[in-house]
Amino acid sequence: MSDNSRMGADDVSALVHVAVAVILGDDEQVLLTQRHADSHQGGLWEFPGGKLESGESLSGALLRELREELGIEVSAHHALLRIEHDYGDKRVLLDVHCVTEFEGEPSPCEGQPMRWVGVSELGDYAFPEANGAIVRALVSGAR
Ligand SMILES: Nc1nc2c([nH]c(=O)n2[C@H]2C[C@H](O)[C@@H](COP(=O)(O)OP(=O)(O)OP(=O)(O)O)O2)c(=O)[nH]1
Ligand SMILES: [Mg+2]
Repeated sequence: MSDNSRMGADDVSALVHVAVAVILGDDEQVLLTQRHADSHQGGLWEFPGGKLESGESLSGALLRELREELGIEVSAHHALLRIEHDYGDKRVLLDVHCVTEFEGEPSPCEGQPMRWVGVSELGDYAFPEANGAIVRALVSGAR
């Protein structure tokens, strides 16, 4: 019993490293997907991506997550920004990269709602709190 509560405390303090992709499309559009209702920050819109697996590089995780979630093969990406955020129940480190080249047509492989959205329309979408910095960077022209 006490072991379980200790494990719980450790989980809260661990920093979860996440590869996040701003996929740049035509006409200043970026690709958004909606988080599953039952997940952490459920129902909110996000940039595709996910947690690094043990021993995996950031780039490895980025390519794997976009292959799994969208069925695309990323061939060029670069760092945009890095955000550390504490949600209270979870601390995350978002390593945000812009994806500039990929093969294939993105499709929602996990049944998640997906849409291309103009950078100037990002304000119309509800994102997890940590994403505020990403949206501000994009709106101010960072790519
Ligand atoms: N992918 C993504 N995650 C985000 C964004 N903003 C944000 O706070 N997060 C947080 C939510 C989650 O706590 C964490 C991502 O974890 P996740 O559980 O969705 O990762 P995953 O895709 O590997 O999912 P799973 O296989 O474990 O189901 O990062 C974002 O824009 N994109
Ligand atoms: Mg994910």
